[in-house]
Amino acid sequence: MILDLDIGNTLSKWRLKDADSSEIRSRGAVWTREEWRPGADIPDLDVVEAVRISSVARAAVLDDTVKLLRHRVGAVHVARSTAEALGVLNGYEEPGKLGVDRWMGALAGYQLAGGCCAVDCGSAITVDFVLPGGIHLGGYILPGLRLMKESLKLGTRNVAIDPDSEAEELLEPGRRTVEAVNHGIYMAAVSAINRIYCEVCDQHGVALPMLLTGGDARVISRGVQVPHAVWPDMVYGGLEASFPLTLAERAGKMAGAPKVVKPVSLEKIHAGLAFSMLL
Ligand SMILES: Nc1ncnc2c1ncn2[C@@H]1O[C@H](COP(=O)(O)OP(=O)(O)O)[C@@H](O)[C@H]1O
Ligand SMILES: CC(C)(COP(=O)(O)O)[C@@H](O)C(=O)NCCC(=O)O
Ligand SMILES: [K+]
Repeated sequence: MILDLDIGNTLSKWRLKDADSSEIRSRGAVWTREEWRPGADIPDLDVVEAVRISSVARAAVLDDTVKLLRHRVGAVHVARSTAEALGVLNGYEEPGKLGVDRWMGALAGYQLAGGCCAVDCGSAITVDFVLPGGIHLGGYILPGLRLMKESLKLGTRNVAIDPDSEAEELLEPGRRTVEAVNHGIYMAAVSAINRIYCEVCDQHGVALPMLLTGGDARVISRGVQVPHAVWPDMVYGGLEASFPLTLAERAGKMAGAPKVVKPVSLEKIHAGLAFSMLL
């Protein structure tokens, strides 16, 4: 079995993949914390022959995780953001500073779709662009839905905001605080994604396919007008592409990859932007 780990700021996701059949056998998530508890947090390591890790948690969390795993598992592969990989040129001035989950998403997106816009809706929402030639332009980072909600709660005295109530695609003005907040942050997230996509595609003269991942991908997907596909396993896809272990992976296959959605025409993107500027 292969154990894939995607350690984010909020949740540490794991999945077990059969090295022979390439099937996903089980998956789970635990709150990201200081250390893993084998048994409770992660599956039985006796069946694991290799681990692949993408982590944006504090360095100490990764170090401890790797230490624990190296005792028990033969091969431990830790992903890093590099200046170049799999035909993609990292756009950051300091390539190592790009969040490795973003780098994994960019690599997976490029392998699947060629040039792409990769959106990761987790603790933060990140929007990254890779041009068809493999040039990663860099991206945008904004607070995720939960973070936006929680920051408002801190700043609003005596107002109960439920950070867990689900944002929906309800765009009318809220008539209760919770509703106004939920609709406000939802609008902030989806309009930023739509606008960023249109601006960058227009600027670079290319309509790119969009891919969405992360814990809030499904809810945000409902409000994103740009044609896109949801790919919950996009970060894992980057791990598969970076450290191919199975036959299917060596052939370039990534588990759970969606059908790439054809982008709208550049003319439409341009017209939409021109219209919004007129208002
Ligand atoms: N069952 C859940 N538990 C926690 N967060 C969830 C859950 N379902 C959706 N979410 C949302 O997903 C976000 C975490 O998504 P994820 O992509 O795992 O983030 P990260 O990679 O930053 O840890 C949370 O901020 C929350 O808004
Ligand atoms: C931007 C992020 C916090 C997103 O993390 P996530 O929401 O997936 O937990 C992470 O990719 C990160 O720590 N990046 C380093 C800074 C950067 O990418 O510029
Ligand atoms: K994210």
